[in-house]
Amino acid sequence: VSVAIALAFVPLVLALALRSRHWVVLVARVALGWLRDRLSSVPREHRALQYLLTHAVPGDPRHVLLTLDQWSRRCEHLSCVGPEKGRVVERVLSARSPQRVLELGTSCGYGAVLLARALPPGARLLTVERDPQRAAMAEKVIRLAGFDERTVQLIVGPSEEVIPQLRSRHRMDTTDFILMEHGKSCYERDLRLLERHRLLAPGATVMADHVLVPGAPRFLRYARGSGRFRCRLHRATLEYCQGITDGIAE
Ligand SMILES: C[S@@+](CC[C@H](N)C(=O)[O-])C[C@H]1O[C@@H](n2cnc3c(N)ncnc32)[C@H](O)[C@@H]1O
Repeated sequence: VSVAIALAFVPLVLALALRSRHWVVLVARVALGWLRDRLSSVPREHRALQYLLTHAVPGDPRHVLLTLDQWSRRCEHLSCVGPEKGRVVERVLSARSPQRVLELGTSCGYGAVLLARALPPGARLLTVERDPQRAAMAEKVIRLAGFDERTVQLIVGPSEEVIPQLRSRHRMDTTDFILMEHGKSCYERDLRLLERHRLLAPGATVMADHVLVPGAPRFLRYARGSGRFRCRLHRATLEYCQGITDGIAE
């Protein structure tokens, strides 16, 4: 009788495994990257950079992004805006044509290159990363893609310290386009901080990635409930993971 009961569960277990296979693959890829970080003396960002230096065409931002996509699909998972959500960001940014753009969370520089590529002439991007090792890699990626300091400036420090200094230390009086891609728990705090310091230009666009996976419910509640923002959620595949739907908020 117990064998019969156990066998009755087999289809259920198989169905569950099949349904969650994309998650299993994602968790395995992230765990593998984490393990490599622990076992190797070369951090993940540098492994990605080495791949870029041997495969990407310098001065060609499109090719730099394609090479990072390739590295992430073939080698290790990269948490970034990625190609599908990236197209949404590019579309919104091109429609707004902003002059002062802010990115929170640079990591390896994927988002910075993507934003810089879509900037109108004369526009400036400030990108903020708190981890000095990642920032050093991102700096190389951004310069490899062909953007100089006047177009893309990287600031090393936590967003909660950098935001209050944007006006006085970084010559950014207000910003018209923000991409949030740092700690999901920081989104709401940093949006409030930008408002408190009057750094949002009238009609500014704020985009926040990963609002569904891993999710930023407090941020969404605040943005939707404050009455000061018009909110839209763009659903798109999580970077490099067919079968998992994420969202980017506008
Ligand atoms: C998902 S990654 C960003 C991906 C990046 N935008 C891209 O497209 O390649 C998140 C990054 O945010 C950084 N970060 C997290 N909290 C931060 C904070 N409070 N201030 C600045 N950077 C932060 C992390 O160190 C990490 O590198």
